Amino acid sequence: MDTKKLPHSPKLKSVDIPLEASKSESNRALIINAISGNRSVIRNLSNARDTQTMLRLLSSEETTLDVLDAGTTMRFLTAYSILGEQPKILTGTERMQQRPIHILAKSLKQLGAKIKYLNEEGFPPLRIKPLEHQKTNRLSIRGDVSSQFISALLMIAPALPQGLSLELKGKIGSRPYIQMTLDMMRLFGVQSNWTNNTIEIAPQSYGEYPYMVESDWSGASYWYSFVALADEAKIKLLGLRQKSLQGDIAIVRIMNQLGVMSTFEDDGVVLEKIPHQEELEFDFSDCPDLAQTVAVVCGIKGIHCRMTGLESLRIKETDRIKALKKELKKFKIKLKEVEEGFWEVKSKYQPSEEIIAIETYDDHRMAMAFAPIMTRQPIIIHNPSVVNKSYPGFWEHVDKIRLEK
Ligand SMILES: O=C(O)C1=C[C@@H](OP(=O)(O)O)[C@@H](O)[C@H](O)C1
Ligand SMILES: C=C(OP(=O)(O)O)C(=O)O
Repeated sequence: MDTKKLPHSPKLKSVDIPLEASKSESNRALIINAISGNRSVIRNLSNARDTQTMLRLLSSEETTLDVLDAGTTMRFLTAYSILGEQPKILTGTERMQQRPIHILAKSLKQLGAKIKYLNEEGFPPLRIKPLEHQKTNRLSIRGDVSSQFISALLMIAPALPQGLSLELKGKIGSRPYIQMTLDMMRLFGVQSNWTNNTIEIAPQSYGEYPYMVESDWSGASYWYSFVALADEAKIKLLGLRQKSLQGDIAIVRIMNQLGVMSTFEDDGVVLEKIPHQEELEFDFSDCPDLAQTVAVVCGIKGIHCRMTGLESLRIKETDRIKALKKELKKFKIKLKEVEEGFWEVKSKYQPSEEIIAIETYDDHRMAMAFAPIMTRQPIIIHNPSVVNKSYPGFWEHVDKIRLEK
């Protein structure tokens, strides 16, 4: 089996990390640009497999498009396909075929699109026919399953003959990703109005604007973990800005409590060690992709951690709650639901020289969230190439900071 051995490395080299660009920004920029007829130049596009897949499929003449395991690519292309001229079949990995799409497909059908499930009702693969006649411009959609459904509808809205008025019902998860969508639409010349629970977008055109993708704050979070857990570390992350469109910039605030200070400079942010707090309570509804990073750091440092807003973790690349529980247990760390929706990380972790092997469950974030434990003891990561989904250069960067004991 393919594995990555990470020897115990308590002290890290002081280096600059040229982070990967954000796949969330990249995939939005690609869809928006495709709708505009590719008029804009997008700089610093991500090398993430999810983005490279989006790029390839947007210019594909094939009927069947395989998104592999990319959630945004699946959801954004599903909505985009109703604007096309040819019917498309969208499919993906076995796991993608278990990730829901019903709420988005139902909304597109209400608009007048013809969509057929080819396998299981509510899940990919699906066949989508171009929209012939828009039946309504008022939709109401649940906000608690995936914000990607909402972002997908918003990005196609200005190209719909009657525009769109989208009411968000109930709790809204991953809200900053919806805001990122609207902010990027504005940067490409499209106006929207979000009042209370309704987002209104009139028919209009995306213009020609240059766009520079920022480095990925979700990918940055693993370097915060390295600094939080190492005995000695000072790392500079390149290409991050203090004013970001990405909600995962929340890692700055979280890690300030877990022992990492951030100093912003013109070309990035410098991470340095500071004392940490003994407890953390955090709601991950706005930034679900940071949950694994934080659970591992708290467990290894013995910080008592109370987590909420983890509901969406079960329908991501894997059931992340189940995967976290299993792998944390190997380090004598417990992740437990103490009341409905309230999770606690409790730890009896003691560093040792025992080599522990970590399963990654086809989830890039399992590999990257657990890698920083190498600062406390030797570990082995199974299927390390899983990181290619969002951060293909991750292991090269890990090798760059490693200083043998
Ligand atoms: O819109 C996006 O770019 C994303 C939204 C989030 O998904 P959900 O809205 O499904 O929580 C996040 O977990 C994912 O990594 C990227
Ligand atoms: C959940 C993620 O991605 P997606 O939903 O786009 O597959 C992720 O990158 O953590």
